[in-house]
Amino acid sequence: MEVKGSHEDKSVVSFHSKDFINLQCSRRDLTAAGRYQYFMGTIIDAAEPLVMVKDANEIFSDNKITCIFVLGGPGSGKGTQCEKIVEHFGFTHLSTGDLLKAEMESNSENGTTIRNMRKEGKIVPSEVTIKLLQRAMQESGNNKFLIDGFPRNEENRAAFENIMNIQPDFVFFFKCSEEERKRRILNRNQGRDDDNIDTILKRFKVYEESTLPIIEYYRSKGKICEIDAERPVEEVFEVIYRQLVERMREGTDVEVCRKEEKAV
Ligand SMILES: Nc1ncnc2c1ncn2[C@@H]1O[C@H](COP(=O)(O)OP(=O)(O)O)[C@@H](O)[C@H]1O
Ligand SMILES: Nc1ccn([C@@H]2O[C@H](COP(=O)(O)OP(=O)(O)O)[C@@H](O)[C@H]2O)c(=O)n1
Repeated sequence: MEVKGSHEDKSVVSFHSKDFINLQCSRRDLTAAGRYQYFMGTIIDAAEPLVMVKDANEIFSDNKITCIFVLGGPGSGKGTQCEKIVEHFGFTHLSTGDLLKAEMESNSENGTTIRNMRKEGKIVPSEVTIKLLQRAMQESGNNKFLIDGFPRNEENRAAFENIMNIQPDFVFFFKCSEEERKRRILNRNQGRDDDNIDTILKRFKVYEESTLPIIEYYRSKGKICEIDAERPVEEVFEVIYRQLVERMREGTDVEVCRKEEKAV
């Protein structure tokens, strides 16, 4: 299938399906028709099912570190969506909560500090968290990172920027009501030591007092990509997917494959 419009603002996309489809079109002409959407810096047929990128290298530059922070209240679905992003884009997902938990369980010298902080829902000092992040980033051999649950306060943010000298490309902010988040955490059933009502309420308070200002900081820098995380998992992911590809790739060729072929 080939669609052609005027060559103003031309984009090309190849769909990796049974047969390849090339679209060469004008963004204005096609989106005006209502059926087409601007997607991945290209025009796509909105009637087509959501397509999936095979590998992050097809979209994200290989030459620099790509760093996306994923923020949102406890229970907003950060871990759930990060897993899906990894599955489709090949990022390395680093959950700072998980890294700290593993460090606590390894009986390292910081174990007791982490255990006490987690119990109170408090934020572990940056030097501990950043060391874990640094190690995990080096060991990954990747240069595309989704950093989940970090930075959680001003100290985290400033320390990361100073020590790592990396700025996030942008920040996903998962917006979700406290009521829904509480319901999700109480149903999470992962045997987490901090998913009890006392600690949950403490975490919510720390989130409001310490993490929301960081979100506002990134908003003032134009780096926030706000996601309605109240919706069902697949709907949230669809929005994230579109945001990711749109933000990171503008007007270049991309090879993508259909969702159903991803399972092959
Ligand atoms: N969009 C959603 N709708 C309903 N439940 C969700 C949604 N996203 C995640 N969950 C569930 O809510 C719980 C918390 O999600 P999780 O990804 O662990 O959140 P976070 O990492 O932000 O604390 C998990 O049990 C997960 O399966
Ligand atoms: N950057 C971080 C992330 C987590 N943590 C600690 O780890 C706990 C669990 O964090 P998490 O990200 O796994 O879970 P949620 O609170 O997002 O559900 C937090 O309550 C903090 O005590 C931290 O101190 N610093």
